[in-house]
Amino acid sequence: MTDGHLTEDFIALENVEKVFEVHKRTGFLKRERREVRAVDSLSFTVPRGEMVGYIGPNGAGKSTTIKMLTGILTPSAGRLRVAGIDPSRERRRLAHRIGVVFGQRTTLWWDLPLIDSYRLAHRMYRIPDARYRENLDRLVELLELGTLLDVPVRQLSLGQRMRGDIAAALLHDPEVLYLDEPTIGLDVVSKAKVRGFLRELNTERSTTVLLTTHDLQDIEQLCSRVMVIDHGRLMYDGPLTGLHEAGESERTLVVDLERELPPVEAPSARVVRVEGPRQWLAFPAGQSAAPLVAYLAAEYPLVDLSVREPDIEAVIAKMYAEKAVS
Ligand SMILES: Nc1ncnc2c1ncn2[C@@H]1O[C@H](COP(=O)(O)OP(=O)(O)OP(=O)(O)O)[C@@H](O)[C@H]1O
Repeated sequence: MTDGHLTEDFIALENVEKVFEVHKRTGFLKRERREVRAVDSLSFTVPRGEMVGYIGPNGAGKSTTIKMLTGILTPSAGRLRVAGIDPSRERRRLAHRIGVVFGQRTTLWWDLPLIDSYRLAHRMYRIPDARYRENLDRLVELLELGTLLDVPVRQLSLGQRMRGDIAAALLHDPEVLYLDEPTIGLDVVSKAKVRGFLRELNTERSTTVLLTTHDLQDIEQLCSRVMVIDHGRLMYDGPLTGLHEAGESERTLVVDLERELPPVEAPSARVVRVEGPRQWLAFPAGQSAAPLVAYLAAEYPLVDLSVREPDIEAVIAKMYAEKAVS
């Protein structure tokens, strides 16, 4: 059975909608029925092997999309295919080809040693023994899990648990991985480990990755393409640089000076806040911080500095403001 052009791409959505019916109490015995359109005429395709960022403000419809892609939810309208499969009709068949990681929830068995969750996955997915051992060895090495396998999951740090969850999602060699906030709450070192691993997974095994995150650096470091969804609709689909341009987003350079000074002056940056010897300078997100840092270091008594990325909400808010003006 073919689905025309829908089978050409690994993930394909065509005018997908999801409407939830919610009941609100409006009086003692009165309830009002209301419809929430969580996903609205959503169409996009993702070719095999691409790593795509899927971002949007809270309540935009990201989780609903992922739930439809895994078959947990059935679309109210439209057509949706993953690897040529209709997820809600053939959820179990699809489960063998996809992996899912939810940053805020674990699929691991809380009270059992980490390895026990992997043994369960081995049986659940009916992974052939040799392949299971090979994949386990590789994932344990790449995700540095060797010393953690016998530790009960509840004793793992957040970063360790996340690496454990990612390994669990990949033991059966899925062709596509859905990641929902995989770096949330992680420290800088753990974030770097997770990102490094994902990059490798995508380049070496051509795993297709759909990444939901509030951390723009996840996108910047991993995805060549980003899709922005809001109110269930696709607002932007393209490279991250284009998103910055569309929203004219800015990064912030925080500088600590030796002493209190009037607002510093630097090309293509403006001071947006001063607090004692600390000053905040906004500069275009698409521009490298290096020349600005070099200029300030030459002209001012610098003690310390750091760069802050714009958050996704701010970028999207600016994008709307631009659209409203144009
Ligand atoms: N089971 C449900 N019943 C009713 N409404 C729902 C249900 N699931 C989601 N919604 C609503 O659908 C909309 C989209 O929710 P969704 O969880 O997909 O957003 P999200 O982009 O994942 O948000 P977040 O970043 O906060 O996780 C929201 O208005 C939400 O309240």
